[in-house]
Amino acid sequence: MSSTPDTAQAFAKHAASIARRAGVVLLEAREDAKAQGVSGRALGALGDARAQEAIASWLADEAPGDAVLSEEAKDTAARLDAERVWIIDPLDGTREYSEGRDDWAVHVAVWEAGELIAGAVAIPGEDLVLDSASITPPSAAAPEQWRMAVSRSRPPALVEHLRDSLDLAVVPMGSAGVKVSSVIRGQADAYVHAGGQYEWDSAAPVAVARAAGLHTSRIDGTPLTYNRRDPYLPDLVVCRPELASPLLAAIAQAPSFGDHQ
Ligand SMILES: Nc1ncnc2c1ncn2[C@@H]1O[C@H](COP(=O)(O)O)[C@@H](OP(=O)(O)O)[C@H]1O
Ligand SMILES: [Mg+2]
Repeated sequence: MSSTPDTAQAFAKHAASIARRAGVVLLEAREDAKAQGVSGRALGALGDARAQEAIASWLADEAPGDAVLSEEAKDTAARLDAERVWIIDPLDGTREYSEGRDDWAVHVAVWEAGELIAGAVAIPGEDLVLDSASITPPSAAAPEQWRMAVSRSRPPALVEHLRDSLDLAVVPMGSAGVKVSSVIRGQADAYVHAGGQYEWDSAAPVAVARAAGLHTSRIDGTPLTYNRRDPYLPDLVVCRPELASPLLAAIAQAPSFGDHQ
């Protein structure tokens, strides 16, 4: 890694600032939309567009020369040769945002020379921003019955198998960033996803989770890597480190495990 701890810290703070500002834009957009009677998919599209526009203009001013990979912008090959890439999900949990819920997030990650070096996740509905420079591990020990955060709208086929084989409590919620944050915050002990996702869904949350000392990997235990030509990154596990071995072993026994590749 070419970046020093000091520069990684500075990028984490910059990522947090952008995520926080985008959260304000999104909360305002939702208020404007409410006043104008805009709801449902149109509200989600408005949020995606407003947050993307704001983040793109801030990055153009504040990080000129860096490449960007964003869910809401056209991808170009320029990022593949770039030294540094900002990996952005302007609104993760668009569905939940449009439903007036709080489980949605803004993801801002910084990738440099092969590695995620910094990341920030804003959860504006809770007035919360987590970043890789100031995060600490979950404080309390895991309860006897582990809690697994899963997608509330698209839970993977693995979930039933894991619930039964490990006697887990399943906690459905929206947004990959919110689910990873729930593990960091000690509200859940693991987050498992399979069946589809992209680099922007996990890059920033994974950067923060790693800084908090959590286990992060693909569901087959291999490393999550970023800024690949194809940003499709369909599955992941984020969990307390002591859960990683039993959880990965149980995932490998799931009838649907072979489907993930
Ligand atoms: N099977 C799938 N294929 C593609 N993307 C998926 C997916 N399941 C979840 N995602 C994406 O992962 C994010 C979190 O989803 P969920 O809340 O269901 O866990 C969402 O991002 P966006 O809201 O940015 O589109 C969602 O689109
Ligand atoms: Mg997303």
